[in-house]
Amino acid sequence: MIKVAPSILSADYVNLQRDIEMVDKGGAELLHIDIMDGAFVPALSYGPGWVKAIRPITDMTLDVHMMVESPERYVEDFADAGADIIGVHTEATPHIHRALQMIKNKGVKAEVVINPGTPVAAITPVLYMVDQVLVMTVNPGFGGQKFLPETVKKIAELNEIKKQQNLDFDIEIDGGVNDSTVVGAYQAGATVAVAGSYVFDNDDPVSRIQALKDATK
Ligand SMILES: O=C(CO)[C@H](O)[C@H](O)COP(=O)(O)O
Ligand SMILES: [Fe+2]
Repeated sequence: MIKVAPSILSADYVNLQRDIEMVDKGGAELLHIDIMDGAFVPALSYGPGWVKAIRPITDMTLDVHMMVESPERYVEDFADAGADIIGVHTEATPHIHRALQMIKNKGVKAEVVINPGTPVAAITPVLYMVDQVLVMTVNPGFGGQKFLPETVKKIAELNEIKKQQNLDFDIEIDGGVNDSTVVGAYQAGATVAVAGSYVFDNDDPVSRIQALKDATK
């Protein structure tokens, strides 16, 4: 059964605490927080202050996805704010190893992220040091996009490397995830599913969390 990480990008910001408590009680293991800098991706979202505000209201794992140029400028701020996992894109820095080291040095779980156009080979040198790999299943920047099926073979490739090298990391998918797209990704080795619009653009977000779990029993 896959672990579910609702993305607050699609939550109701005016009633954010209500939405967070609802998905927490509804069985989600992680809460996905998308940080967008207006440079690596066009949109702007929020910063460490949001993570700090959310930290006391939930015990869910706070899964921070940094869509930020040169993320090493800010990883310590997100760690101090209470993030449990910090994800950095390999496309966003020439210093991915340093950025991951900085996260680990703060005692936070480190995640490397790859865009749909980036091969798994680009991150094999750092796989030994990560707790989670995020395979983007859409191009980053917006919620509500369509799942790109060609990304599934990268999940399988990553899962093969994980087994062969006896590594221990979660494989997360993000973008266009619903109860049908999650199935192939789960069979290929994904262990964590981010879902924004599928969960929150619905009258009953809890039933959507359950549907992702039922689809991957
Ligand atoms: O990183 C992201 C977009 O870049 C997101 O996590 C986004 O919220 C996913 O949304 P959806 O489930 O609606 O596709
Ligand atoms: Fe995300």
